[in-house]
Amino acid sequence: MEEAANLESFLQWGAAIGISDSPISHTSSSSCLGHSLSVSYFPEAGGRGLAATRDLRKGELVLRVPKAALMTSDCLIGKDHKLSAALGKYPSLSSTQILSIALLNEVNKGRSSWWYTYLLQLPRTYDLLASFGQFEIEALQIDDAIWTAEKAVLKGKEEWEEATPLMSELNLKPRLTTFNAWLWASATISSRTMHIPWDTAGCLCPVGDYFNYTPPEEDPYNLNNGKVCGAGSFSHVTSSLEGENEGNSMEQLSDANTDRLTDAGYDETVASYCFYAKRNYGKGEQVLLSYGTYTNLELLEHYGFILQENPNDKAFISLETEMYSLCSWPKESLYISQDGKPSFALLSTVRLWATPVTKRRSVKHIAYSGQRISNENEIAVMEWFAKKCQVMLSSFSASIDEDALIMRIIDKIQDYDGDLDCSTALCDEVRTFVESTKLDLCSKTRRSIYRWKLAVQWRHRVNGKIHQETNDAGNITRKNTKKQQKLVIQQHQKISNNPEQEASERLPGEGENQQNE
Ligand SMILES: C[S@@+](CC[C@H](N)C(=O)[O-])C[C@H]1O[C@@H](n2cnc3c(N)ncnc32)[C@H](O)[C@@H]1O
Repeated sequence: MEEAANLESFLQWGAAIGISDSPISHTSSSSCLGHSLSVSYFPEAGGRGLAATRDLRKGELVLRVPKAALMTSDCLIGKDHKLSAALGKYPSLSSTQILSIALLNEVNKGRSSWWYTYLLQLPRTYDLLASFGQFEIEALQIDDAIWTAEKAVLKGKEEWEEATPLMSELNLKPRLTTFNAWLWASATISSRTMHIPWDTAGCLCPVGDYFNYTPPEEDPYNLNNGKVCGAGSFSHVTSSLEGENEGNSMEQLSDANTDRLTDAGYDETVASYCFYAKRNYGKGEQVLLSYGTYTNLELLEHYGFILQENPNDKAFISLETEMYSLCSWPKESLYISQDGKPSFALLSTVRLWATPVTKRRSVKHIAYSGQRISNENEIAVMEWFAKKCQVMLSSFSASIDEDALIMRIIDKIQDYDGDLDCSTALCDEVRTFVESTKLDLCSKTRRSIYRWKLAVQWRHRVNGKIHQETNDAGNITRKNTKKQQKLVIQQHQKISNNPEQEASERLPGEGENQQNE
């Protein structure tokens, strides 16, 4: 009830300050939404989000938020003399630290803050990696991910310690100066700010920050047609719309513009943040925004969620030292992708490595053009993949089936009503968790269970990709005759080696496809 009343006041507040989902001036003063969008709940796709209230056409302007409604460091500092004076003594704080402090300072004002109605709409908790406890971090199981999470926690701590003297000087309420409060503020900024050209910390954009995420449809680095596609506007992406739409009136902007490069951005000409429909939407459908291209680990780090189907997800593969010397690509380009196929860079590096040393120079151009070098070479490559993936799979403490079981048990714990029947299948991990929390499902424990589930879901998906490549590669190496192997290689190549798709990973100037049978 209270939540609904808060939302109603918020949408009214939005209308009063000029936020509108209508291209022509809004007549209703009771809500800034209703013409194109409404707030709705999507349990399987981000929770609270924005639904289309009518059929929307691709390119249509669906929301604009005037500059005065954007919460930026500038505007918060400009209206607060004490904050502005105190900040001058701490020149080494970063732009995101400053916005975090300014946000906590605003929360400290309570009802007297101009932003009070908006602040009430912000989530109470987040699940970004920086807020993961030790148990949840270890549940990620893969070294790189554990390292990323530990680094995020450490960074949070360091930034909080640096900010603490200023927060004390501002006399913030003690509960707003804790590490937890800091994590809340920095998670708000990481997961909700939008890119603006004048502050690298970005801005908080009321109502605009209700759009949930969908991955960009096209590879943002595929510059074939001269466009950068799918670059989102949330702060982790640094695309700028400066200068775009110059000279356009709001009416012109509202015309369906199917050639738009991004689905949101700050438009100087109308001094507003503008959001456009990235595709056609039917009435009732959730309208989504592409914040950028992210792997699941990056989504977890910066936004606190993962996608079950993420076309940009990757399982990174580490190589033996000798192989790195043959590889001209950065480590980030060596991975198994969402569909279980090796990346262009990984496959061509392994092909080159599997070539006798004396012949490498002469076949380098073939490997770098994305073609197989020979059937024998391809079999050696697949053997390497099968072995490598087996080693990786055996290094995980839980198998794919065990992960699936753990996720089912976690679901049961989440629905726990005092009668949990899982004695037969409790593996060590579940037992450790149940014993350490005594199944006292207070909100803190529920949060921890939720984060644990995120970690298991994450590693389960990585596990799945490696498993698939093990099967694909194993399939080839298990075939007995050369003829059978050749057939399976050809099938494998049809799907795994699409040079056009991965053209961006090629070395500049490398030759066109050639084959050496
Ligand atoms: C900019 S906010 C979007 C609105 C948010 N759902 C809310 O209630 O305020 C970004 C956050 O929404 C959630 N989110 C966005 N897209 C999601 C998706 N596709 N799946 C799951 N959670 C998502 C994540 O918690 C993320 O940090």
